[in-house]
Amino acid sequence: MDKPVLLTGAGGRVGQAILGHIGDAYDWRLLDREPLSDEKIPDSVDQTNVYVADITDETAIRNAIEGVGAVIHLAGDPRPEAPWDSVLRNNIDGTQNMFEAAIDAGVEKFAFASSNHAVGAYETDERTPEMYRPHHEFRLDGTELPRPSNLYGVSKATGETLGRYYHDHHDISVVNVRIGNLTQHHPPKEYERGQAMWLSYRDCAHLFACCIDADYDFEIVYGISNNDRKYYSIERAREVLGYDPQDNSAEYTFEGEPLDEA
Ligand SMILES: NC(=O)C1=CN([C@@H]2O[C@H](COP(=O)(O)OP(=O)(O)OC[C@H]3O[C@@H](n4cnc5c(N)ncnc54)[C@H](O)[C@@H]3O)[C@@H](O)[C@H]2O)C=CC1
Ligand SMILES: O=C1O[C@H](COP(=O)(O)O)[C@@H](O)[C@H](O)[C@H]1O
Repeated sequence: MDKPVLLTGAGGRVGQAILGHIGDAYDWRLLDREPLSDEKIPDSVDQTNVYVADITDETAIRNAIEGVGAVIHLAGDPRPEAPWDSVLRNNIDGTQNMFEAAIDAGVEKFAFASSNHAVGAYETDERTPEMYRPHHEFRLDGTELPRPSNLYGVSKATGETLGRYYHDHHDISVVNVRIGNLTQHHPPKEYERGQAMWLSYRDCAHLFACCIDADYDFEIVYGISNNDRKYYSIERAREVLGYDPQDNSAEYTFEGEPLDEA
């Protein structure tokens, strides 16, 4: 990508995982509604490329997105228990605003931070907890319809559908990354579901780099590490994006200790 890349929600967990690993690899513009402290900004990014703005503020977004080639859109309310008024504003209105601005600015690629909670209701009482365990065959692969866990999941499924609409009508490349459970240093502790959908920081950064560099039309992929326990397929991310994850929650104890040190 020879144009700048706009990262919304840059100060959050996913944004910092990305910048911590590939902060020097792209010409970033960083946007967050909270000011970013110096340690959250890579040395290669100067203050003129840091925007304190709300994604529902059309004017502010248009300034930030001018001349950008790709958007990684993370900003939003990440809480599974978030109330409707918050997900409606931050996740749905905010995402629609980002797409409109992206189309007007001629952005080529748009990566949207979707969630496991867009499909959480596939985890039925009949399937759980067995589906979280190694060797269990059940897989979601991105071709299934959304089955949200909660209103937050509804907002993520809606963001994916906005991407479908803007791709079909405006020809922007869109990839929806259904992120699992991002944690730093080790998988979620004593949490089978979380270990099955673990996404390490370095795999997260690599996956979003693939979203910037690969060629695609409209995609839905799962964002997890190469876990032995898994019920999300990462084959589509491998095939279309060239995703090659390095981490695996099976290399840690259930309590989160690395096996080679346990
Ligand atoms: N952390 C995880 O494991 C997962 C995260 N995701 C998604 O990834 C995205 C990022 O999540 P996290 O980094 O964990 O959340 P976070 O809360 O750590 O970061 C979100 C960032 O977005 C900013 N933000 C929120 N609303 C905004 C608005 N209206 N305008 C501008 N900035 C705004 C916040 O200030 C914050 O810095 C979210 O969309 C979340 O739904 C999806 C699945 C799993
Ligand atoms: O979408 C998200 O999912 C992860 C995992 O969900 P959980 O219900 O197993 O905790 C969550 O940690 C994250 O905050 C959320 O944005």
